[in-house]
Amino acid sequence: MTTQTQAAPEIRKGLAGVVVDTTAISKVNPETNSLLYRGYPVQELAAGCSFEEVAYLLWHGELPTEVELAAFQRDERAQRELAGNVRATIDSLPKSAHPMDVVRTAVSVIGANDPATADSSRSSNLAKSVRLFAQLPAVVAYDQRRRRGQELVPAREDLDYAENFLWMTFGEVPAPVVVDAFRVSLILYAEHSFNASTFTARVITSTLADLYSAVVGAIGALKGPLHGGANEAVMHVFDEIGSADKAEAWLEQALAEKRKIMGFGHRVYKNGDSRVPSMKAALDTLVAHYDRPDLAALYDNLEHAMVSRKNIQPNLDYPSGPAYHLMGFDTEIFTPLFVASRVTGWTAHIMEQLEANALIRPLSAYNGPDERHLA
Ligand SMILES: CC(=O)SCCNC(=O)CCNC(=O)[C@H](O)C(C)(C)COP(=O)(O)OP(=O)(O)OC[C@H]1O[C@@H](n2cnc3c(N)ncnc32)[C@H](O)[C@@H]1OP(=O)(O)O
Ligand SMILES: O=C([O-])CC(=O)C(=O)O
Repeated sequence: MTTQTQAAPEIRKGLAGVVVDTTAISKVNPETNSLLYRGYPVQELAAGCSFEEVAYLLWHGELPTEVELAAFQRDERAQRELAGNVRATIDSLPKSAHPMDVVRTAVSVIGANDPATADSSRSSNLAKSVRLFAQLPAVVAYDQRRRRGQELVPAREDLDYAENFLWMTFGEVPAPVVVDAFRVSLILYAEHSFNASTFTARVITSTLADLYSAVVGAIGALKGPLHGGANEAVMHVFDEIGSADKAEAWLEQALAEKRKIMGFGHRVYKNGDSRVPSMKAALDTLVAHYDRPDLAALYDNLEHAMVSRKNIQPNLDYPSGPAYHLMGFDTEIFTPLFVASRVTGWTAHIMEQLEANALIRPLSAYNGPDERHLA
């Protein structure tokens, strides 16, 4: 009798380094520290495109012609207002609820309102993607306003996406330098291959559940501080530190307590996040505009201390957090801003998943008790 020994299965915790599928939407290359959306370097898109053009590129694979862009903008601008029951649902939620819970709930209601929810054809999913893209600014802006005891500001069809988002949040269109920094952040946040929230959306889609369900799940995955929640967490860190001269001592103490430093490190990039230089440049323009060298000094000191102490570089959330703070957003609204941007990438991936679907269902290695029986 021969004994068969089976090799223990290789377990890759967190799916680190595992390639699970192909995608034509974006390419993250840590060796060259580059990020391409449909082949275009993200820095070029951030320098020269509107957020609407980038959304169109992610969904369609090509930048829009003038005629295509005009049609898309008409469609998007006509859908910016919230349905009565979406607004009423937001009103019914306590202000103690995190804004990410509000966005997640609002997307559920938008989905429940849609008679075509179950239609997963590409044309229907594209229409749903544009609807979510158009309405998320209203959800996020209204949530910040109601928390401040302010009235809803109606959308303006004469403004582009970034201008209108700021208009609905603050009741005014800020200086062009602020609008531009906001536009850049939206473009940089839009897409990043198989990150945790996008993968969540693809897992949900792989069961043939509808697009709204996949987006709701993705919002849940983005909320965590190891992923999108880090932009909010960075601002809490800045508040905790207080001033630039305290950054180094604060870091020593935090590392001694084995804390993860929010806004630093990345699963894929180990030598720096490709998007940080563009976002840092946008932050610098805001620092100059609002005359806040104190904030810039705190930023620089913490980064310098973290790099010299651990050689761990900042990720996109590090410059985005203080940038959103300077723009006037409340700290807990930062991750919903990420949702409004990333919904473009999520929905592009949902459509791509459906084009060549396979149920996503990995295996596990059981390490519980051996078989046993009652009594
Ligand atoms: C837009 C985005 O979602 S970008 C990511 C946003 N998230 C954050 O900023 C949260 C803080 N960062 C982190 O927690 C991590 O860097 C992650 C989750 C992003 C990536 O984690 P992983 O790829 O799993 O890296 P991993 O945890 O293996 O880190 C390797 C080592 O660096 C350390 N490390 C990594 N990031 C950090 C950090 N931010 N603070 C302190 N130590 C860190 C780990 O503790 C680990 O040390 P060890 O080998 O002594 O145990
Ligand atoms: O790619 C990741 O793991 C996280 C990230 O930077 C993103 O989603 O933008």
